[in-house]
Amino acid sequence: MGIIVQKFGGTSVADADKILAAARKAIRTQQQGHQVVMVVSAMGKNTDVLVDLAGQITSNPPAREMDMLLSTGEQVSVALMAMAITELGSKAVSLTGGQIGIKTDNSHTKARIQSISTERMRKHLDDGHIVIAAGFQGIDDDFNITTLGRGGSDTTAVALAAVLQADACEIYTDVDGVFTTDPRIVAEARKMDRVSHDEILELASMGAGVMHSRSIEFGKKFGVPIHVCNSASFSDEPGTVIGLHSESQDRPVSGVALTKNEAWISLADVPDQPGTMDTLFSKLGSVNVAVDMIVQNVGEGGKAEISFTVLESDLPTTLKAVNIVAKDLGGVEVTHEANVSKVSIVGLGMATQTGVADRMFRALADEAINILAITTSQIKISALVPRDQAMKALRAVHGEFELEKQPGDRAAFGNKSTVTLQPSPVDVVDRLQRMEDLTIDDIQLDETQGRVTVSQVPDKPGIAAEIFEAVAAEEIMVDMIVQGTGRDGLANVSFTVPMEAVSTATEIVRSVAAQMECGPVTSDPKIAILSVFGIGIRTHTGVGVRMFQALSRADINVEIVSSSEMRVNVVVDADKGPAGLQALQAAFADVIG
Ligand SMILES: Nc1ncnc2c1ncn2[C@@H]1O[C@H](COP(=O)(O)OP(=O)(O)O)[C@@H](O)[C@H]1O
Ligand SMILES: N[C@@H](CC(=O)OP(=O)(O)O)C(=O)O
Repeated sequence: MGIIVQKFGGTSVADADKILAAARKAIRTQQQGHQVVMVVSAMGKNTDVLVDLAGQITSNPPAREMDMLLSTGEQVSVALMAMAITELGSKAVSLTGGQIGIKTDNSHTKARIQSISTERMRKHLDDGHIVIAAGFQGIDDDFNITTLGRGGSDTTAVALAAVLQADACEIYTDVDGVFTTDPRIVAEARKMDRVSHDEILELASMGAGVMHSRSIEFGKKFGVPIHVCNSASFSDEPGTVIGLHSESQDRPVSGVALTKNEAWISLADVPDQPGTMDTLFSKLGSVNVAVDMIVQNVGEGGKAEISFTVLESDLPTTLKAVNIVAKDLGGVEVTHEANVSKVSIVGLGMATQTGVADRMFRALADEAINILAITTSQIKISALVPRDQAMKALRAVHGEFELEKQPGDRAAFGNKSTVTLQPSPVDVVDRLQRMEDLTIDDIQLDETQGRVTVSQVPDKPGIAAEIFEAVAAEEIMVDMIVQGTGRDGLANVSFTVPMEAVSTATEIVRSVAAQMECGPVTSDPKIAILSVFGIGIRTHTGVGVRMFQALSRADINVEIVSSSEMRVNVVVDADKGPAGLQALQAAFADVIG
């Protein structure tokens, strides 16, 4: 008999009627011949209410007590759900994270799962019970209650599905599935039939999105088939299947995401030498700040400019840490901008198609939206924009890629065998030992690219569009793009292209730069790109630090950096590539999967 895990989010258990409706769904699934594990979140906005209560007592609640408090929300829901199922005539048992044996580390409020025992759940399931698990919580080695971070019930659900080797993990929420963008913000957003793990990971970055990032990391690592569905719908059709494949092979862009509350920090006149990035990001890691877009551009006159974004709520802690580093380095000027948002386009298809970035930049330029920074990964392009223009930017980009329309080559729907990874049971048991540990899939050295940099780009809409339209017109494939705006309001835009295209790209861009009153265009006919990629790159904040540390110890200077959910790319001198690769392989030897 197969196991189905069904997760009901806060909005799907917000009142007694909804709890009863969820209970009926689980009973129906059981009656269809499955064993059912439900994972339930706190009712409605109860977790917010608890956070608010703590705030009325203290502005600095101890993290351990915060977990003790927040875990109560889920305890209410699981008990009520068990009562609902019993009332409807079936057998149910509710269990807290600790009772199940969800072991985590001791980092309160953002704990990571280390192991889950299945014994107790299996016994109850075999006795004919529906098991109702409290989402978002676990227990550390000293029996302290821990929580997994806001939105963490998705992670509980996918993790339980992984250890139980469930047939499916169904995520019931208040929308019909995963949409091309948040349907509450953009009315034209369209529900996707399927979406790949990598795409949704990029779409869900920094907490923006329908799923908790770490749940997708689990789904990918352990091959759990995930279906996102609407809890209010009576049909059994899965809303969106999250698996290996994208909805369409042809489309360059599958979805668009907005991270609304970001802040931008810029360090100017930073000594352009090995070790600087390491110092800065180690410091930020030590105060637990997750860094989002990192932009370091090629330095001039021995000085570089490093910029990055963090969630706005982390700005005070970040500035404090950055000012200490700036003082230690000497002569570094720190500026920041609080009211910014990040708009990202995501799609597996863009890795192999030219002319994607320029369409995004043109759509923004046509709405007179200024781009403050750009970073890219293989399947994502992010642009930082003023927050008051963020909604307009999101709609413009969604429209530009016609995401409201069904793709012509829509993939066959819901065929499970095409979405599951099917790892061997031995492999799963092996990997479950430390469930949420960082796994590096690979470290690569790309020696096929060269770099072009346009300096002193005026801070006004449309220039990035002009530059990349000109490059796309020659059908040159652009890989990394990095743009950051400095304290003088002028930006540097760097991008990489195949070596054989560097001179053509440089020439084209020189003429655009002259027309647009930019500064000099420089290029490097050969560079080395080092990439570390794998599962949990962003959520394990130490990856960047480890990388910068290893390169700095090998005396290798980092010229350009760009990072995403699954990858950190750095550009180094062409002749430093092999040494850099060796240094990184040694630094990550313990986590290469
Ligand atoms: N691309 C997207 N597709 C679907 N929903 C999205 C997307 N991006 C953001 N969302 C938002 O995610 C919400 C569901 O997540 P959440 O509020 O955490 O639900 P739950 O309480 O069920 O866990 C939706 O109501 C929607 O506004
Ligand atoms: N109740 C927790 C955990 C959770 O995942 O909730 P939801 O499934 O409603 O996003 C929170 O609000 O963060």
